[in-house]
Amino acid sequence: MTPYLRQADFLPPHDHAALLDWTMANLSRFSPAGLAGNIVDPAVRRALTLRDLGPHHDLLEGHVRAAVPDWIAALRVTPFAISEVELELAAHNDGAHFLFHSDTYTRDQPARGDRMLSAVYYFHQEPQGFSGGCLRLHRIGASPGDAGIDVPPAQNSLVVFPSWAPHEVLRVDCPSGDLVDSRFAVNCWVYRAREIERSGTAAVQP
Ligand SMILES: O=C(O)CCC(=O)C(=O)O
Ligand SMILES: [Fe+2]
Repeated sequence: MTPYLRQADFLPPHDHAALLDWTMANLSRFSPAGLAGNIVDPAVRRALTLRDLGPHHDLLEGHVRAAVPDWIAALRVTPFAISEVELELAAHNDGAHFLFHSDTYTRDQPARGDRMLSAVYYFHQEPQGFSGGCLRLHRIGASPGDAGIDVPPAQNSLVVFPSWAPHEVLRVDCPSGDLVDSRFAVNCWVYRAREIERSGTAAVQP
């Protein structure tokens, strides 16, 4: 099975509450989530995203960077130097889902590096206005429809797994249809520089 980690109570209560408040105040800025190449296909991925976390960006990035060495050790991922951390805020409302996929780019896709670790931080309003929306993690080499491990999007929790592991977001039911009742998450992708960039840099060094 794919190795993964779960961390309960990831953010201190004050930071969790502040992120939730900021998200609620910025709901009108969310737009339909894209796939690679920014194609929007709700049959594959139905969610709203926002590529801005305001003052919470640096705080979350700091938490992630500090935790990466432990994650690498616990997940037995080949050690790498972080080149970048990419963050995205996502809201899954009624009927939202993300079909079977992995988060890595193929070698021929233009990318600023390779995604190595995917971490997803979950939060939502209380009382919880949605059900479903588990993250289903699959083993490497699995096919759509195979059994996996279902991780519930628990309040203030984080899940981490290697970015190449297949996974999906199971359908969310949100009877009110109100955006405030969504399943909220921050997607965090930890990058390492691409080999080609590293050797390119080496070549111009004396
Ligand atoms: O929200 C989740 O649990 C995972 C989202 C995801 O897989 C993605 O955005 O690539
Ligand atoms: Fe994903």
